[in-house]
Amino acid sequence: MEISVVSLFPEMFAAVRDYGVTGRAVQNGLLSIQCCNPRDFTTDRHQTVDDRPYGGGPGMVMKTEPLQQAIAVAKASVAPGATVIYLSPQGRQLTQAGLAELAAKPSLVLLAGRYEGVDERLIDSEIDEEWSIGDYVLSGGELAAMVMIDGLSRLLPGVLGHHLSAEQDSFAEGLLDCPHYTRPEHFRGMAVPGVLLSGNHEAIRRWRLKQSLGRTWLRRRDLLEQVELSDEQNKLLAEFIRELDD
Ligand SMILES: NC[C@H]1CCC[C@@H](CNc2ccc(C(N)=O)cn2)C1
Repeated sequence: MEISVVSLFPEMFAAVRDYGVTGRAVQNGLLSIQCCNPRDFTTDRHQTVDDRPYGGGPGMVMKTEPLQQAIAVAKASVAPGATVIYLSPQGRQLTQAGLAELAAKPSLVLLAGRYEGVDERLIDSEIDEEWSIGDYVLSGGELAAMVMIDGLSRLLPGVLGHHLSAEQDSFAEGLLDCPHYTRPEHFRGMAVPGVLLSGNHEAIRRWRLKQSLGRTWLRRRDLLEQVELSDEQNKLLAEFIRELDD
């Protein structure tokens, strides 16, 4: 997947380009992240990247000329037909399903806004999709863009080894993740659930699924209402709920 980001702070993207799962995806050529800085397209001595809002009021708006040139270069630096995305609280709420849609695209241009935002006419003429990572306002779109990059990278073929995909499975099934344990076997007076030491992989699979179902039922009933449960899942959830009263 090719991603080109338009941002006034391109150095921030080292956080996804140079570390962890996403950093390895870049090294393995499964993901490319390029940055385009509107400041590089200014022509005045002060390299002005913001401009005053028509209608007055507090704050500034991103200056249109440098921004539109940066978007043009960003589009030209990835495979043609890139989807141009703007991150803002006004966008479509990002979910795991939304990430799956985005991961299927050949290339993306992500516009990370600053100040009070971008001229609406630039949004109307350049932006294909507006996305939000949640109902809150950040100082810029960069962190939202990195959340999107991280989440969709995990869905690219070859990025996650089999050992990490387990977590993927639970949320991909619309459930919360099960509890995890590692050494020592006894920690602060608490033991590891016996089934996990049994070596019985089928019993372990069922226990983990039961825990995911139970947790989702307890903490995110709204998610559970969106999931079509199998007979096995319904049985395990009923068992979990019965055992709550024990
Ligand atoms: N009107 C404020 C707005 C103007 C345009 C630039 C954004 C940058 N900040 C963001 C971006 C995205 C999100 C999110 N939830 O995805 C939150 N915050 C702020």
